[in-house]
Amino acid sequence: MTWFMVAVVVVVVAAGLLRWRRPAWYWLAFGVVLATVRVLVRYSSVMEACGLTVPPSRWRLALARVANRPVPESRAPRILRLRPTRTGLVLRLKLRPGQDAFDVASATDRLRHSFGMYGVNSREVRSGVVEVRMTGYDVLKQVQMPAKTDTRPMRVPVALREDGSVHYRDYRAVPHGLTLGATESGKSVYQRNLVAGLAPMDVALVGIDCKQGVELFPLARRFSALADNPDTALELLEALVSHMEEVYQLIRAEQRISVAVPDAEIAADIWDLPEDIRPVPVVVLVDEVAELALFASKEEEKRRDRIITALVRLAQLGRAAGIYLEICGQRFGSELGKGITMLRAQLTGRTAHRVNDETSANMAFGDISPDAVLAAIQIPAETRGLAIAGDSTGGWHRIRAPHTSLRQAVNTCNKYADRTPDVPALAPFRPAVAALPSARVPLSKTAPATA
Ligand SMILES: Nc1ncnc2c1ncn2[C@@H]1O[C@H](COP(=O)(O)OP(=O)(O)OP(=O)(O)O)[C@@H](O)[C@H]1O
Repeated sequence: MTWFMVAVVVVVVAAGLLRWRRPAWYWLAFGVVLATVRVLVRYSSVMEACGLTVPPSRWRLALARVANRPVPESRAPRILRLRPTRTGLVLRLKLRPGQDAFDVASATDRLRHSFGMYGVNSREVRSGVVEVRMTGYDVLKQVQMPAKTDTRPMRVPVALREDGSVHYRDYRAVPHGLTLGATESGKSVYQRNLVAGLAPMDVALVGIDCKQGVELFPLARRFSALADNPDTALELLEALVSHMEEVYQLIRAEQRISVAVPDAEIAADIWDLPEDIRPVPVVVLVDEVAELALFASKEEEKRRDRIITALVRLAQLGRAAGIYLEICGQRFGSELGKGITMLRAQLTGRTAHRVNDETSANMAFGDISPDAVLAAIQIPAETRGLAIAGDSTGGWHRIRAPHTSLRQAVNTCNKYADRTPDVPALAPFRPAVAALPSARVPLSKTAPATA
């Protein structure tokens, strides 16, 4: 294997020497091959130096003694698979008896220095098998999403992780999400990527933008309902609750449970319903949620309580009815009043951009992972868009969404405007937009200024 790789390098170098002016992908491929060879050549010695070897077993020692051979060497984890990627390398290792995934995880920084890589991350694949991802450069400095991603219904490739893999927002696995971050930290760009990713899918988008609609209203053509103030937001949320109840009635009617129905055929959520009657899933995007929870008078307090109650009901019961919440804000804690922590507990997918204090980071990760809190505080102010994404299992990743301008997101929404479904319950909130010009809108800055 090693000699084959050396031969490949020799051929690549020779080709490079004959003609230095090569496209960028050539030098990228060259770097990856070089890194692969470096890792393979140094593998055993680095693993030993990093304390990732185990001494020879008793029977190997006995065998060597009987055969009068030298004492066998300590053994490193066996390489099951080596896969060069666009950003570096992925190794799959079979651990030796006595080793565990934590041994590898705690040695990642030593491995990074020893192999001369930019970053090394590890994760357990299954019992006894660990995947080690190595990146040759800072992939989050200038985010470039791979051309091919594993897109499935309700699963959006929204950002890149620091280990070079794609970060997906999978609504069916993690129905509701909370995105926090200080001002100018990159929340809107992240949300724009989500909308652009959802636009080509069969999904109804509902937006509540309390920044007077500046973020979501330009994307109106792909939205089935929009609200730009707390009063409309309340009506819209209550309409969504009624829609949810109707969907539950539909699921109930379709269950038709009798003793003869096998378990698998009993519908428990919209995805179990036949496609022809399945209601369209709804993603509700709320920008600057604190605006919905603040009040200055008795009247506003009543409105606030009704809004939070509707949000809590949607978060508790929405998943089976195909209603998913995506809540965005600068802070989201108990200081916003009653019901907020109850709502937060239902928002499993957590993403924190740069925050200014530990309390804000705690609002995202305090109840999930203390390490993630620390990582969120350490995000540098100059790297906008960098975020920590965690889930309820305690796992977290450093991610960054590609920089999508509002113009690009508007063009994507206009392109898929015909996919905007009509949800009867939300019809009164459908934004009124002028008809799209028949000519195709070019994906460039020269597109007309009207969204
Ligand atoms: N992923 C990214 N890559 C590069 N630049 C980014 C990224 N995300 C955000 N930025 C830059 O940071 C600036 C602020 O981003 P954004 O408007 O998303 O912040 P925000 O958190 O929504 O701020 P506010 O709460 O004040 O609206 C943007 O103008 C953009 O240039």
